[in-house]
Amino acid sequence: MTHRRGVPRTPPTRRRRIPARNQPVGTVGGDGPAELVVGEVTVRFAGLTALDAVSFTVAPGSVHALIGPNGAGKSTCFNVLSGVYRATSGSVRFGGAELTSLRPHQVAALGVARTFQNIALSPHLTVRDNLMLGRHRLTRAGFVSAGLRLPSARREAVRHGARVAEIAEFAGVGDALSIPVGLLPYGVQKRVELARALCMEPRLLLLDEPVAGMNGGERREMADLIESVRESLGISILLVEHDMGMVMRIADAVTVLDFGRRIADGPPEEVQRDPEVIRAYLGDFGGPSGERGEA
Ligand SMILES: Nc1ncnc2c1ncn2[C@@H]1O[C@H](COP(=O)(O)OP(=O)(O)OP(=O)(O)O)[C@@H](O)[C@H]1O
Repeated sequence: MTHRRGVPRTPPTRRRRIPARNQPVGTVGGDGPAELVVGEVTVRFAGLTALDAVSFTVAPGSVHALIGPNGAGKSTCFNVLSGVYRATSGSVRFGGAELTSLRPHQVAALGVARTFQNIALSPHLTVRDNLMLGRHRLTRAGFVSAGLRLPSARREAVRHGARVAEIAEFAGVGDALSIPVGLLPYGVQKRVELARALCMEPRLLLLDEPVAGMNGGERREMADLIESVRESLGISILLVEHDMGMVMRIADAVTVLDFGRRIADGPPEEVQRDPEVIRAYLGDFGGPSGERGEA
């Protein structure tokens, strides 16, 4: 198998396939992946400019990495995109909608799903129940009909359960559906978290440090899974990641922030040679060359 940029690649151990969407079970936010356009976004916190007129575009169906040294503004940017922070100025457009004035649940309703640096699953619930929570937004039956166990609510629950099993299989956690999440190894929990985001049937995934804290094998598995999400489902992915090996391997485009400013934007092979990027990283870990990462 040859990578699209010509780098030889090890074939994945298991080919992942999943139907892109299951229309009768419910979808969010319209059809297919859409462009995310971040325009001149500025965020100020009491005298500190965390983001300074930052612009970049995530192309539909691409993997786009947002990188930068500590304190560069990456999390602030994610928080603006997901509606947690309100931008001081600027715009964020996704598939024709302006996101900057929306609350997190409204952004999610447009098809933007997010994972967190620290796992945000319920450890005592099984994988299945955690994934079913991801489908909550798509559930049409109200509390009353579900509580009364009306046939329509039962049929809907069965359809959601089938889709959850399909997505769990795709994410490589199909064997763990009945296991409480807290009992699973860390790397598997991170894949469950990604599976839960997929259960929202998103058009855009925001992944916050998806391989942080993982060992080499777990990192490679997660990188394969992210590539499968793009290739099989065509979902756009924006990820913040410190593992430069992984970024250079899977990203189609990279935006680099430093002290809240965008200092580079483009294909990974160009960005990693950019003198300003190398300068920004020198104090951190000697440049985004990829040697440090393990993916
Ligand atoms: N809620 C807040 N209130 C005040 N300052 C904040 C807040 N959130 C972030 N900052 C500041 O904004 C700047 C950017 O922080 P941010 O967390 O976005 O950087 P980052 O690139 O995600 O860093 P890291 O890689 O360490 O997670 C930092 O100086 C940080 O201290």
